[in-house]
Amino acid sequence: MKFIAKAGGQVEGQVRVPGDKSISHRSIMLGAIADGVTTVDGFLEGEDALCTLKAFRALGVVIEGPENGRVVIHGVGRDGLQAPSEDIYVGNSGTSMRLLAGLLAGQAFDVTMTGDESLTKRPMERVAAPLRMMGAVVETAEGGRPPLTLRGGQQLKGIHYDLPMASAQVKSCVLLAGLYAEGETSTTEPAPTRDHSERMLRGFGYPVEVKGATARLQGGGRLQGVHIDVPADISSAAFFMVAASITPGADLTLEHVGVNPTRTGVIDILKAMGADITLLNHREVGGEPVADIRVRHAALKGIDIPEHLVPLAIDEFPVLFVAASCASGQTVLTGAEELRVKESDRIQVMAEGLATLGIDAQPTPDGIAIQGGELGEGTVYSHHDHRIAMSFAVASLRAKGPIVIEGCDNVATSFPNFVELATKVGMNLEVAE
Ligand SMILES: O=C(O)C1=C[C@@H](OP(=O)(O)O)[C@@H](O)[C@H](O)C1
Ligand SMILES: C=C(OP(=O)(O)O)C(=O)O
Repeated sequence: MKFIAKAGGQVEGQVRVPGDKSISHRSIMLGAIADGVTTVDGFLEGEDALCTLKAFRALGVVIEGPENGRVVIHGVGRDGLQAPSEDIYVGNSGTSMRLLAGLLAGQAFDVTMTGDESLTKRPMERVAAPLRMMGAVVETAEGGRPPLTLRGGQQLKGIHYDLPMASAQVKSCVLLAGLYAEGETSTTEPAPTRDHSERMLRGFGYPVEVKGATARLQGGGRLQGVHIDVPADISSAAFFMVAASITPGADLTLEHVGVNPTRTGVIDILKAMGADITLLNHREVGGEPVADIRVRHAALKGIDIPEHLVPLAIDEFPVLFVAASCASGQTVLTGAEELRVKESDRIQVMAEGLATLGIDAQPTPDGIAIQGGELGEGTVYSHHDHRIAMSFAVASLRAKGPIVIEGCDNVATSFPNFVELATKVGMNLEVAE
């Protein structure tokens, strides 16, 4: 599937983007192993979160929905998961494979997880290593890649794990394994990463102590089913924040967006570039802060992105590179080598696409230097990475001519109604085979 994005367009009105992907995954995982029923509203009906949902059905959990964002999970309790009858396929979703690895490492049965072509190239040793330290038996394919097999019947032991990289997936994997381990499990992260697992565990009545960079829990406890309201995903909202920032005359409000401080790096970076962003109606919904975000066009300037913001905006860099292309002067990103192991190598793929459009974008091992300029026209390839596809669609707002974006099928993994909402606010997007 490709997008044909015509040059120009408007960005105005009020929209609510779909539910947060990270929170949607976790709501299914914790709801499944809780006692009693968990109801979820605002669930992301995107392919990644649906892979997690299907995985738990395969593990014997009765899950109703999703229907208009509502999911009802009939929790089976901490020891109620059953052996799946076949391998569990988690598609394009790194979060599913890495968090499930933790949750399944201490079960009584064997399980193998597989993924699509992109996921099969991504590193899994980062979760296999700490799980083995806990006593799990984990097998991966050559180079620590998927498929990933967990051998059941191991008694896990709690560990302390110093994360070698700032990764919420690795942190969450270890903590979820810790639920099934003897004694205490703790993680220390080199920089703050999203803390949805810690917050949601507490929401399910499971004590998690967080002191500075260290999160700690005791194994053997139980979770109690709850109601979860999933806010709109700031990572999806980010496409529209950049769209409004770079489009003359734009004035857009994004409703009910999750603004957990471990996710708002994109707002800080855009504001440092001169963006006009206002957070309105701050409130707390189910243990997560939420706000409406109003964005108006502003002249952006290039900046050196502070490294401490990198994990707090990790999924937003492709579209931030588009903002940098429309800014005056140079934007430099460093400390972001993790971008090379996402659904695509997001540094290389964005650098190539921006170069096709006439932008001076120089990749470095851990980042990129982008000189603001005039976006031209052309055909770019998203490498089947949802965030790359949507980023180039946003770039068309300031391009001289049409941008054809190839390989857009995976947009539905995180943002199934992107084209519909983009069209609603005034962008000119067509879908073609
Ligand atoms: O924990 C999560 O839900 C996620 C963590 C991040 O991955 P890393 O932990 O690999 O940085 C992020 O890129 C991903 O989209 C979702
Ligand atoms: C990196 C991402 O997701 P995952 O790791 O779950 O595939 C993403 O959505 O940008």
